[in-house]
Amino acid sequence: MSFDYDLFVIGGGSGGVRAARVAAGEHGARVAVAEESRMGGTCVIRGCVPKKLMIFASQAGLMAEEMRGYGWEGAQAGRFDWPVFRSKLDAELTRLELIYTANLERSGVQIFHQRATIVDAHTVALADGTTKTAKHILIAVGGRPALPGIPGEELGLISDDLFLMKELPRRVLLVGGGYIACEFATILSGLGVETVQVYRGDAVLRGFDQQARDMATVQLSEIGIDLRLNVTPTGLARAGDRIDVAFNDGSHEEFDAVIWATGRNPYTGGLGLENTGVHLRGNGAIAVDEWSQTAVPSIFAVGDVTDRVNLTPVAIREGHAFADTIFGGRARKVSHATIASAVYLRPHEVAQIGLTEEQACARGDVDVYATTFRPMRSMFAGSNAKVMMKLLVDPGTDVVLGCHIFGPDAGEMIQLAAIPITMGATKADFDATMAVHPTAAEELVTMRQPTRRHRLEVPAQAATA
Ligand SMILES: Cc1cc2nc3c(=O)[nH]c(=O)nc-3n(C[C@H](O)[C@H](O)[C@H](O)COP(=O)(O)OP(=O)(O)OC[C@H]3O[C@@H](n4cnc5c(N)ncnc54)[C@H](O)[C@@H]3O)c2cc1C
Ligand SMILES: NC(=O)c1ccc[n+]([C@@H]2O[C@H](COP(=O)([O-])OP(=O)(O)OC[C@H]3O[C@@H](n4cnc5c(N)ncnc54)[C@H](O)[C@@H]3O)[C@@H](O)[C@H]2O)c1
Repeated sequence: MSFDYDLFVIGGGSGGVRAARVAAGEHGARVAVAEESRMGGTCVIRGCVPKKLMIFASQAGLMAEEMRGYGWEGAQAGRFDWPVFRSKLDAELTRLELIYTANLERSGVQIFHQRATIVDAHTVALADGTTKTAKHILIAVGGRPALPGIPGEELGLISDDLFLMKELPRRVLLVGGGYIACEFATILSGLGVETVQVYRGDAVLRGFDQQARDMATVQLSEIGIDLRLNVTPTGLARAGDRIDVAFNDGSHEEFDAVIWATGRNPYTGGLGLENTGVHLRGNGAIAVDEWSQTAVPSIFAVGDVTDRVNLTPVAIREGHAFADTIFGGRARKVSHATIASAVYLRPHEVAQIGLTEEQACARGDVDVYATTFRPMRSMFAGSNAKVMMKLLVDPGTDVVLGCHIFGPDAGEMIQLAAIPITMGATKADFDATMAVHPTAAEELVTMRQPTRRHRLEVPAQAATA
Protein backbone atom coordinates (compact mmCIF):
# COMPACT_ATOMS: atom_id res chain seq x y z
CA MET A 1 0.00 0.00 0.00
CA SER A 2 1.35 3.44 -0.85
CA PHE A 3 0.95 6.44 1.45
CA ASP A 4 1.16 10.21 0.95
CA TYR A 5 3.85 10.36 3.67
CA ASP A 6 6.08 8.08 5.70
CA LEU A 7 5.19 10.12 8.78
CA PHE A 8 2.39 12.52 9.63
CA VAL A 9 3.00 14.47 12.85
CA ILE A 10 0.06 16.11 14.64
CA GLY A 11 1.36 19.02 16.72
CA GLY A 12 4.27 21.38 16.03
CA GLY A 13 5.55 21.66 19.59
CA SER A 14 8.74 20.43 21.26
CA GLY A 15 8.21 16.72 20.60
CA GLY A 16 6.57 16.93 17.18
CA VAL A 17 9.03 19.38 15.65
CA ARG A 18 12.06 17.37 16.78
CA ALA A 19 10.62 14.09 15.49
CA ALA A 20 9.68 15.63 12.12
CA ARG A 21 13.03 17.37 11.64
CA VAL A 22 15.09 14.29 12.47
CA ALA A 23 12.91 11.87 10.46
CA ALA A 24 13.00 14.09 7.36
CA GLY A 25 16.34 15.91 7.66
CA GLU A 26 18.53 13.11 9.03
CA HIS A 27 16.78 9.95 7.89
CA GLY A 28 15.23 11.06 4.58
CA ALA A 29 11.61 10.25 5.44
CA ARG A 30 8.70 11.99 3.68
CA VAL A 31 7.17 13.96 6.54
CA ALA A 32 4.27 16.36 7.14
CA VAL A 33 3.35 18.31 10.27
CA ALA A 34 -0.03 19.83 11.14
CA GLU A 35 -0.06 22.69 13.67
CA GLU A 36 -3.33 24.39 14.56
CA SER A 37 -1.77 27.35 16.34
CA ARG A 38 1.76 28.76 16.22
CA MET A 39 4.78 26.64 15.34
CA GLY A 40 6.91 25.91 18.39
CA GLY A 41 4.10 24.87 20.71
CA THR A 42 3.70 25.48 24.40
CA CYS A 43 7.36 25.85 25.32
CA VAL A 44 8.21 28.47 22.73
CA ILE A 45 4.96 30.40 22.44
CA ARG A 46 3.22 30.16 25.84
CA GLY A 47 5.52 28.33 28.24
CA CYS A 48 9.21 28.03 29.08
CA VAL A 49 10.55 30.80 26.85
CA PRO A 50 8.16 33.73 27.53
CA LYS A 51 7.92 32.63 31.18
CA LYS A 52 11.70 32.76 31.67
CA LEU A 53 11.93 36.16 30.00
CA MET A 54 9.22 37.40 32.38
CA ILE A 55 11.18 35.98 35.31
CA PHE A 56 14.18 38.02 34.17
CA ALA A 57 12.00 41.12 33.85
CA SER A 58 10.55 40.62 37.30
CA GLN A 59 13.79 40.72 39.27
CA ALA A 60 14.56 44.43 38.94
CA GLY A 61 13.22 45.27 42.41
CA LEU A 62 15.28 42.58 44.12
CA MET A 63 18.38 43.59 42.19
CA ALA A 64 17.96 47.26 43.13
CA GLU A 65 17.50 46.28 46.77
CA GLU A 66 20.66 44.19 46.68
CA MET A 67 22.63 46.99 45.06
CA ARG A 68 21.52 49.44 47.74
CA GLY A 69 23.15 47.00 50.16
CA TYR A 70 26.38 47.37 48.16
CA GLY A 71 26.42 51.14 48.50
CA TRP A 72 24.39 52.20 45.44
CA GLU A 73 22.42 54.75 47.38
CA GLY A 74 18.89 55.25 46.16
CA ALA A 75 19.11 52.44 43.56
CA GLN A 76 15.54 51.84 42.35
CA ALA A 77 13.97 49.52 39.81
CA GLY A 78 12.11 52.40 38.15
CA ARG A 79 8.74 52.01 36.42
CA PHE A 80 7.98 48.79 34.56
CA ASP A 81 6.44 49.39 31.15
CA TRP A 82 4.39 46.28 30.29
CA PRO A 83 3.50 47.37 26.69
CA VAL A 84 7.21 47.91 25.92
CA PHE A 85 8.10 44.48 27.34
CA ARG A 86 5.18 42.83 25.55
CA SER A 87 6.07 44.18 22.16
CA LYS A 88 9.68 42.99 22.62
CA LEU A 89 8.36 39.61 23.79
CA ASP A 90 6.03 39.29 20.79
CA ALA A 91 8.89 40.08 18.42
CA GLU A 92 11.12 37.49 20.07
CA LEU A 93 8.47 34.77 19.93
CA THR A 94 7.79 35.55 16.28
CA ARG A 95 11.53 35.29 15.59
CA LEU A 96 11.65 31.86 17.26
CA GLU A 97 8.49 30.69 15.49
CA LEU A 98 10.02 31.61 12.12
CA ILE A 99 13.23 29.73 12.99
CA TYR A 100 11.25 26.61 13.89
CA THR A 101 9.28 26.87 10.65
CA ALA A 102 12.38 27.49 8.54
CA ASN A 103 14.26 24.56 10.10
CA LEU A 104 11.39 22.22 9.30
CA GLU A 105 11.08 23.49 5.74
CA ARG A 106 14.84 23.21 5.24
CA SER A 107 14.59 19.56 6.31
CA GLY A 108 11.94 18.99 3.65
CA VAL A 109 8.95 18.77 6.00
CA GLN A 110 5.60 19.87 4.59
CA ILE A 111 3.71 22.07 7.05
CA PHE A 112 -0.08 22.36 7.26
CA HIS A 113 -1.10 25.34 9.39
CA GLN A 114 -4.36 23.80 10.53
CA ARG A 115 -5.92 21.32 12.93
CA ALA A 116 -5.66 17.62 12.18
CA THR A 117 -7.75 14.74 13.50
CA ILE A 118 -7.37 11.01 13.15
CA VAL A 119 -9.62 9.07 10.75
CA ASP A 120 -8.01 5.64 11.04
CA ALA A 121 -4.67 3.95 11.71
CA HIS A 122 -3.10 5.53 8.60
CA THR A 123 -5.29 8.55 7.78
CA VAL A 124 -5.63 12.08 9.16
CA ALA A 125 -8.23 14.68 8.23
CA LEU A 126 -7.24 18.34 7.99
CA ALA A 127 -9.54 21.23 8.92
CA ASP A 128 -9.79 22.21 5.23
CA GLY A 129 -11.60 18.91 4.55
CA THR A 130 -8.73 17.09 2.85
CA THR A 131 -7.31 13.81 4.10
CA LYS A 132 -3.71 12.55 4.09
CA THR A 133 -2.40 9.05 4.51
CA ALA A 134 0.82 8.07 6.24
CA LYS A 135 2.64 4.86 7.11
CA HIS A 136 3.12 6.22 10.63
CA ILE A 137 1.24 8.86 12.63
CA LEU A 138 2.87 10.65 15.56
CA ILE A 139 0.55 12.34 18.05
CA ALA A 140 2.36 15.22 19.77
CA VAL A 141 -0.55 17.48 20.68
CA GLY A 142 0.60 18.37 24.20
CA GLY A 143 -1.71 19.38 27.04
CA ARG A 144 -4.21 22.07 27.99
CA PRO A 145 -4.75 23.83 31.33
CA ALA A 146 -7.16 22.01 33.65
CA LEU A 147 -9.90 24.04 35.36
CA PRO A 148 -11.07 23.19 38.87
CA GLY A 149 -14.72 22.55 37.99
CA ILE A 150 -16.32 25.25 40.18
CA PRO A 151 -19.09 27.77 39.38
CA GLY A 152 -17.87 30.82 37.46
CA GLU A 153 -14.53 29.24 36.53
CA GLU A 154 -14.86 30.69 33.00
CA LEU A 155 -14.18 34.14 34.52
CA GLY A 156 -10.62 33.07 35.34
CA LEU A 157 -7.59 33.20 33.06
CA ILE A 158 -5.14 30.41 32.19
CA SER A 159 -1.37 30.65 31.78
CA ASP A 160 -1.71 31.14 27.98
CA ASP A 161 -3.59 34.40 28.64
CA LEU A 162 -0.81 35.92 30.73
CA PHE A 163 1.46 36.46 27.76
CA LEU A 164 -1.29 38.32 25.89
CA MET A 165 -2.57 40.72 28.56
CA LYS A 166 -3.04 44.29 27.30
CA GLU A 167 -2.24 45.64 30.75
CA LEU A 168 -1.20 44.15 34.05
CA PRO A 169 -4.00 43.65 36.59
CA ARG A 170 -3.71 45.68 39.77
CA ARG A 171 -4.68 42.82 42.10
CA VAL A 172 -4.51 39.18 41.08
CA LEU A 173 -5.41 35.78 42.56
CA LEU A 174 -3.29 32.80 41.52
CA VAL A 175 -4.76 29.41 42.30
CA GLY A 176 -2.46 26.41 42.75
CA GLY A 177 0.83 25.43 44.33
CA GLY A 178 2.65 23.80 41.42
CA TYR A 179 5.31 25.00 38.96
CA ILE A 180 3.07 27.45 37.13
CA ALA A 181 1.38 29.00 40.17
CA CYS A 182 4.66 29.58 41.99
CA GLU A 183 6.51 30.93 38.95
CA PHE A 184 3.70 33.29 37.96
CA ALA A 185 3.15 34.50 41.51
CA THR A 186 6.86 35.33 41.59
CA ILE A 187 6.67 37.09 38.21
CA LEU A 188 3.53 39.14 38.84
CA SER A 189 4.60 40.20 42.30
CA GLY A 190 8.03 41.17 40.92
CA LEU A 191 6.34 43.29 38.23
CA GLY A 192 4.46 45.22 40.92
CA VAL A 193 1.09 43.42 40.84
CA GLU A 194 -0.56 42.88 44.24
CA THR A 195 -0.50 39.07 44.25
CA VAL A 196 -2.50 36.62 46.35
CA GLN A 197 -1.73 32.91 45.89
CA VAL A 198 -3.96 30.25 47.39
CA TYR A 199 -2.95 26.63 47.68
CA ARG A 200 -5.06 23.83 49.11
CA GLY A 201 -2.08 22.03 50.77
CA ASP A 202 0.44 22.84 53.53
CA ALA A 203 3.51 23.63 51.41
CA VAL A 204 3.85 24.45 47.70
CA LEU A 205 5.53 22.27 45.04
CA ARG A 206 4.22 18.87 46.03
CA GLY A 207 6.57 16.14 44.84
CA PHE A 208 9.72 18.16 45.51
CA ASP A 209 11.99 17.54 48.52
CA GLN A 210 10.18 18.67 51.68
CA GLN A 211 13.01 20.92 52.86
CA ALA A 212 13.07 22.71 49.50
CA ARG A 213 9.27 22.98 49.54
CA ASP A 214 9.33 24.58 52.98
CA MET A 215 11.98 27.09 51.91
CA ALA A 216 10.10 27.94 48.71
CA THR A 217 6.90 28.42 50.71
CA VAL A 218 8.65 30.88 53.05
CA GLN A 219 10.32 32.72 50.15
CA LEU A 220 7.04 33.30 48.32
CA SER A 221 5.73 35.17 51.36
CA GLU A 222 9.02 36.99 51.94
CA ILE A 223 9.07 38.51 48.46
CA GLY A 224 5.66 40.03 49.10
CA ILE A 225 3.16 37.45 47.84
CA ASP A 226 0.12 37.02 50.07
CA LEU A 227 0.39 33.21 50.16
CA ARG A 228 -2.53 31.48 51.85
CA LEU A 229 -2.21 27.76 52.56
CA ASN A 230 -5.07 25.27 52.97
CA VAL A 231 -7.33 27.68 51.08
CA THR A 232 -9.15 27.07 47.82
CA PRO A 233 -11.81 28.97 45.84
CA THR A 234 -15.32 27.56 45.72
CA GLY A 235 -16.88 29.94 43.18
CA LEU A 236 -16.35 33.07 41.06
CA ALA A 237 -18.90 35.76 40.21
CA ARG A 238 -18.68 38.99 38.24
CA ALA A 239 -18.62 42.15 40.39
CA GLY A 240 -18.62 45.09 37.96
CA ASP A 241 -15.28 44.92 36.17
CA ARG A 242 -13.81 42.84 38.99
CA ILE A 243 -14.27 39.21 40.05
CA ASP A 244 -15.70 38.23 43.41
CA VAL A 245 -14.13 35.02 44.70
CA ALA A 246 -15.69 32.82 47.38
CA PHE A 247 -13.26 30.68 49.38
CA ASN A 248 -13.70 27.43 51.29
CA ASP A 249 -13.32 29.25 54.62
CA GLY A 250 -16.49 31.22 53.88
CA SER A 251 -14.68 34.48 53.00
CA HIS A 252 -15.15 36.58 49.80
CA GLU A 253 -12.69 38.91 48.08
CA GLU A 254 -12.51 40.90 44.87
CA PHE A 255 -9.71 40.69 42.32
CA ASP A 256 -9.00 42.26 38.94
CA ALA A 257 -7.98 38.86 37.59
CA VAL A 258 -8.02 35.24 38.71
CA ILE A 259 -5.53 32.81 37.20
CA TRP A 260 -5.97 29.06 37.26
CA ALA A 261 -2.72 27.13 37.65
CA THR A 262 -4.45 23.94 38.67
CA GLY A 263 -2.60 21.47 36.45
CA ARG A 264 -2.77 20.45 32.81
CA ASN A 265 -4.57 17.62 31.00
CA PRO A 266 -3.50 15.77 27.84
CA TYR A 267 -5.19 17.36 24.81
CA THR A 268 -6.81 14.24 23.38
CA GLY A 269 -10.44 15.42 23.26
CA GLY A 270 -11.90 15.64 19.74
CA LEU A 271 -8.82 14.09 18.17
CA GLY A 272 -10.72 11.18 16.64
CA LEU A 273 -9.00 8.55 18.75
CA GLU A 274 -12.29 6.71 19.09
CA ASN A 275 -11.78 5.79 15.40
CA THR A 276 -8.71 3.79 16.39
CA GLY A 277 -7.75 1.20 18.97
CA VAL A 278 -5.48 3.68 20.80
CA HIS A 279 -5.88 3.27 24.56
CA LEU A 280 -6.28 6.27 26.86
CA ARG A 281 -5.42 6.38 30.55
CA GLY A 282 -7.87 7.81 33.12
CA ASN A 283 -6.87 11.46 32.59
CA GLY A 284 -7.04 11.19 28.79
CA ALA A 285 -3.31 10.56 28.35
CA ILE A 286 -2.35 8.27 25.48
CA ALA A 287 -1.01 4.95 26.76
CA VAL A 288 2.31 4.10 25.10
CA ASP A 289 5.05 1.53 25.61
CA GLU A 290 8.76 2.22 26.09
CA TRP A 291 9.06 2.94 22.34
CA SER A 292 6.26 5.57 22.51
CA GLN A 293 4.09 3.17 20.50
CA THR A 294 0.34 3.06 21.16
CA ALA A 295 -1.88 -0.04 21.01
CA VAL A 296 -2.17 0.66 17.25
CA PRO A 297 1.20 -0.30 15.70
CA SER A 298 1.26 2.59 13.18
CA ILE A 299 0.40 5.29 15.76
CA PHE A 300 2.96 6.69 18.20
CA ALA A 301 2.72 9.49 20.78
CA VAL A 302 5.32 11.66 22.53
CA GLY A 303 5.42 14.56 24.97
CA ASP A 304 2.79 15.89 27.36
CA VAL A 305 -0.02 14.00 25.63
CA THR A 306 1.44 10.81 27.12
CA ASP A 307 1.76 12.40 30.60
CA ARG A 308 5.03 10.71 31.46
CA VAL A 309 7.29 13.59 32.57
CA ASN A 310 5.82 16.85 31.25
CA LEU A 311 8.93 18.84 30.45
CA THR A 312 10.29 20.17 27.17
CA PRO A 313 13.62 18.28 27.12
CA VAL A 314 11.71 15.04 27.73
CA ALA A 315 9.30 15.67 24.82
CA ILE A 316 12.27 16.50 22.59
CA ARG A 317 14.17 13.37 23.61
CA GLU A 318 11.09 11.18 23.07
CA GLY A 319 10.50 12.69 19.60
CA HIS A 320 14.14 12.22 18.64
CA ALA A 321 14.24 8.62 19.91
CA PHE A 322 11.05 7.81 17.98
CA ALA A 323 12.50 9.20 14.73
CA ASP A 324 15.82 7.37 15.15
CA THR A 325 14.07 4.11 15.99
CA ILE A 326 11.51 4.09 13.18
CA PHE A 327 13.36 5.89 10.39
CA GLY A 328 17.05 5.76 11.31
CA GLY A 329 17.49 2.06 12.00
CA ARG A 330 18.81 2.97 15.47
CA ALA A 331 16.55 1.61 18.21
CA ARG A 332 16.51 4.10 21.09
CA LYS A 333 14.49 4.18 24.29
CA VAL A 334 14.22 7.17 26.61
CA SER A 335 14.99 6.65 30.26
CA HIS A 336 12.56 8.58 32.46
CA ALA A 337 14.39 7.47 35.60
CA THR A 338 16.61 10.42 36.50
CA ILE A 339 15.41 13.75 35.15
CA ALA A 340 16.48 17.09 36.57
CA SER A 341 14.11 20.04 36.73
CA ALA A 342 13.96 23.55 38.14
CA VAL A 343 11.28 25.95 39.27
CA TYR A 344 12.25 29.50 38.39
CA LEU A 345 11.45 31.43 41.51
CA ARG A 346 13.23 34.58 42.73
CA PRO A 347 15.58 35.24 44.39
CA HIS A 348 16.20 31.51 44.88
CA GLU A 349 15.19 28.76 42.48
CA VAL A 350 14.25 25.19 43.40
CA ALA A 351 16.11 22.49 41.49
CA GLN A 352 16.26 18.75 41.84
CA ILE A 353 17.40 15.48 40.39
CA GLY A 354 16.77 11.94 41.59
CA LEU A 355 15.04 10.88 44.78
CA THR A 356 13.75 13.29 47.41
CA GLU A 357 14.80 12.67 51.00
CA GLU A 358 11.32 11.29 51.67
CA GLN A 359 11.52 8.90 48.70
CA ALA A 360 15.05 7.82 49.61
CA CYS A 361 13.95 7.02 53.19
CA ALA A 362 11.07 4.94 51.90
CA ARG A 363 13.45 3.06 49.60
CA GLY A 364 16.03 2.08 52.25
CA ASP A 365 19.02 3.39 54.20
CA VAL A 366 20.23 6.84 53.22
CA ASP A 367 22.86 9.28 54.42
CA VAL A 368 21.88 12.92 54.03
CA TYR A 369 24.56 15.54 53.42
CA ALA A 370 22.78 18.87 53.74
CA THR A 371 23.72 22.43 54.41
CA THR A 372 21.81 25.68 54.72
CA PHE A 373 23.65 28.97 54.71
CA ARG A 374 23.40 32.63 53.80
CA PRO A 375 25.37 33.13 50.54
CA MET A 376 28.03 35.85 50.67
CA ARG A 377 26.50 37.86 47.83
CA SER A 378 23.12 38.52 49.40
CA MET A 379 24.29 38.36 53.03
CA PHE A 380 26.65 41.31 52.40
CA ALA A 381 23.67 43.26 51.10
CA GLY A 382 21.77 42.56 54.31
CA SER A 383 19.52 39.75 53.12
CA ASN A 384 18.59 36.80 55.32
CA ALA A 385 17.76 34.58 52.32
CA LYS A 386 19.15 31.10 52.86
CA VAL A 387 20.53 28.59 50.38
CA MET A 388 20.05 24.83 50.79
CA MET A 389 22.13 22.08 49.18
CA LYS A 390 21.53 18.41 49.76
CA LEU A 391 23.01 15.16 48.54
CA LEU A 392 21.31 11.86 49.32
CA VAL A 393 23.71 8.93 49.40
CA ASP A 394 23.15 5.19 49.55
CA PRO A 395 25.46 4.11 52.45
CA GLY A 396 25.81 0.64 50.96
CA THR A 397 27.04 1.63 47.49
CA ASP A 398 28.04 5.29 48.10
CA VAL A 399 25.98 6.19 45.00
CA VAL A 400 24.38 9.66 45.00
CA LEU A 401 20.63 9.04 44.80
CA GLY A 402 19.45 12.62 44.67
CA CYS A 403 20.50 16.25 44.77
CA HIS A 404 18.37 19.22 45.82
CA ILE A 405 19.29 22.86 45.62
CA PHE A 406 17.41 25.94 46.77
CA GLY A 407 19.46 28.93 45.76
CA PRO A 408 20.29 31.57 43.15
CA ASP A 409 20.52 29.99 39.69
CA ALA A 410 19.84 26.55 41.16
CA GLY A 411 18.61 25.50 37.70
CA GLU A 412 22.05 26.21 36.23
CA MET A 413 23.74 24.32 39.07
CA ILE A 414 21.54 21.22 38.84
CA GLN A 415 22.15 20.97 35.10
CA LEU A 416 25.84 20.36 35.81
CA ALA A 417 25.29 18.17 38.88
CA ALA A 418 22.93 16.10 36.70
CA ILE A 419 25.83 14.85 34.55
CA PRO A 420 27.75 12.91 37.24
CA ILE A 421 24.53 11.84 38.94
CA THR A 422 23.13 10.44 35.69
CA MET A 423 26.46 8.64 35.22
CA GLY A 424 26.03 7.00 38.65
CA ALA A 425 28.61 9.06 40.54
CA THR A 426 29.43 8.18 44.14
CA LYS A 427 29.86 10.54 47.08
CA ALA A 428 33.58 9.75 46.81
CA ASP A 429 33.53 11.20 43.26
CA PHE A 430 32.01 14.42 44.61
CA ASP A 431 34.61 14.47 47.43
CA ALA A 432 37.45 14.00 44.93
CA THR A 433 36.31 17.06 42.96
CA MET A 434 38.23 20.25 43.75
CA ALA A 435 36.00 23.14 44.79
CA VAL A 436 35.65 26.33 42.77
CA HIS A 437 36.00 29.14 45.27
CA PRO A 438 34.23 31.35 46.20
CA THR A 439 30.98 30.00 44.82
CA ALA A 440 27.76 28.77 46.42
CA ALA A 441 27.99 25.54 44.41
CA GLU A 442 31.28 24.53 46.03
CA GLU A 443 29.26 23.27 48.99
CA LEU A 444 28.27 20.33 46.80
CA VAL A 445 31.84 19.02 46.92
CA THR A 446 32.80 20.09 50.45
CA MET A 447 30.14 18.43 52.63
CA ARG A 448 32.17 15.77 54.50
CA GLN A 449 29.98 14.39 57.32
CA PRO A 450 26.38 13.24 56.99
CA THR A 451 23.94 15.69 58.56
CA ARG A 452 21.61 12.79 59.37
CA ARG A 453 21.45 9.08 58.67
CA HIS A 454 18.12 7.38 58.01
CA ARG A 455 17.97 3.62 58.51
CA LEU A 456 15.05 1.54 57.37
CA GLU A 457 13.44 0.20 60.52
CA VAL A 458 13.43 -3.58 60.54
CA PRO A 459 10.26 -4.94 62.16
CA ALA A 460 11.19 -6.49 65.57
CA GLN A 461 10.05 -9.99 64.53
CA ALA A 462 12.13 -9.97 61.34
CA ALA A 463 15.17 -8.68 63.28
CA THR A 464 15.11 -11.56 65.77
CA ALA A 465 14.20 -14.29 63.26
C1 LIG B 1 3.48 28.19 31.51
C2 LIG B 1 4.35 26.98 31.23
C3 LIG B 1 5.69 27.03 31.54
C4 LIG B 1 6.49 25.93 31.30
N1 LIG B 1 7.81 26.01 31.64
C5 LIG B 1 8.62 24.96 31.41
C6 LIG B 1 10.00 25.04 31.71
O1 LIG B 1 10.49 26.06 32.21
N2 LIG B 1 10.77 23.97 31.44
C7 LIG B 1 10.27 22.83 30.88
O2 LIG B 1 11.03 21.89 30.62
N3 LIG B 1 8.95 22.72 30.58
C8 LIG B 1 8.12 23.76 30.84
N4 LIG B 1 6.80 23.66 30.52
C9 LIG B 1 6.29 22.39 29.95
C10 LIG B 1 6.60 22.32 28.44
O3 LIG B 1 6.13 23.49 27.79
C11 LIG B 1 5.95 21.08 27.85
O4 LIG B 1 6.36 19.94 28.56
C12 LIG B 1 6.31 20.90 26.36
O5 LIG B 1 5.96 22.03 25.60
C13 LIG B 1 5.62 19.66 25.81
O6 LIG B 1 5.86 19.53 24.43
P1 LIG B 1 4.85 18.72 23.49
O7 LIG B 1 5.52 18.59 22.17
O8 LIG B 1 4.40 17.50 24.16
O9 LIG B 1 3.57 19.64 23.37
P2 LIG B 1 3.36 21.17 23.02
O10 LIG B 1 4.61 21.95 23.08
O11 LIG B 1 2.21 21.61 23.85
O12 LIG B 1 2.94 21.13 21.48
C14 LIG B 1 1.70 20.63 21.05
C15 LIG B 1 1.30 21.37 19.80
O13 LIG B 1 0.25 20.67 19.15
C16 LIG B 1 -0.67 21.59 18.61
N5 LIG B 1 -1.91 20.85 18.43
C17 LIG B 1 -2.68 20.29 19.39
N6 LIG B 1 -3.69 19.60 18.84
C18 LIG B 1 -3.55 19.70 17.50
C19 LIG B 1 -4.27 19.19 16.40
N7 LIG B 1 -5.33 18.39 16.56
N8 LIG B 1 -3.87 19.52 15.13
C20 LIG B 1 -2.79 20.32 14.95
N9 LIG B 1 -2.05 20.82 15.97
C21 LIG B 1 -2.43 20.51 17.22
C22 LIG B 1 -0.72 22.70 19.64
O14 LIG B 1 -1.18 23.90 19.09
C23 LIG B 1 0.75 22.77 20.07
O15 LIG B 1 1.47 23.71 19.31
C24 LIG B 1 5.94 24.75 30.74
C25 LIG B 1 4.59 24.69 30.41
C26 LIG B 1 3.80 25.80 30.66
C27 LIG B 1 2.33 25.73 30.31
N1 LIG C 1 9.97 25.15 35.36
C1 LIG C 1 9.39 24.12 34.75
O1 LIG C 1 10.03 23.15 34.35
C2 LIG C 1 7.90 24.14 34.50
C3 LIG C 1 7.19 25.32 34.63
C4 LIG C 1 5.82 25.30 34.41
C5 LIG C 1 5.19 24.11 34.05
N2 LIG C 1 5.91 22.97 33.93
C6 LIG C 1 5.24 21.69 33.58
O2 LIG C 1 3.87 21.91 33.38
C7 LIG C 1 3.13 21.09 34.26
C8 LIG C 1 1.87 21.79 34.67
O3 LIG C 1 2.14 22.82 35.62
P1 LIG C 1 1.06 23.19 36.71
O4 LIG C 1 1.68 24.13 37.68
O5 LIG C 1 -0.20 23.61 36.03
O6 LIG C 1 0.72 21.79 37.36
P2 LIG C 1 1.18 21.11 38.70
O7 LIG C 1 0.64 19.73 38.63
O8 LIG C 1 2.62 21.32 38.96
O9 LIG C 1 0.39 21.92 39.83
C9 LIG C 1 -1.01 21.96 39.86
C10 LIG C 1 -1.44 22.61 41.18
O10 LIG C 1 -2.83 22.85 41.17
C11 LIG C 1 -3.42 22.35 42.36
N3 LIG C 1 -4.78 21.96 42.02
C12 LIG C 1 -5.16 21.01 41.14
N4 LIG C 1 -6.51 20.94 41.07
C13 LIG C 1 -6.99 21.88 41.91
C14 LIG C 1 -8.28 22.31 42.29
N5 LIG C 1 -9.37 21.74 41.76
N6 LIG C 1 -8.40 23.31 43.17
C15 LIG C 1 -7.30 23.89 43.72
N7 LIG C 1 -6.04 23.54 43.39
C16 LIG C 1 -5.89 22.55 42.51
C17 LIG C 1 -2.54 21.20 42.76
O11 LIG C 1 -2.66 20.93 44.13
C18 LIG C 1 -1.15 21.73 42.39
O12 LIG C 1 -0.63 22.53 43.39
C19 LIG C 1 4.08 20.79 35.41
O13 LIG C 1 3.75 19.60 36.08
C20 LIG C 1 5.39 20.71 34.71
O14 LIG C 1 5.55 19.40 34.21
C21 LIG C 1 7.27 22.97 34.15
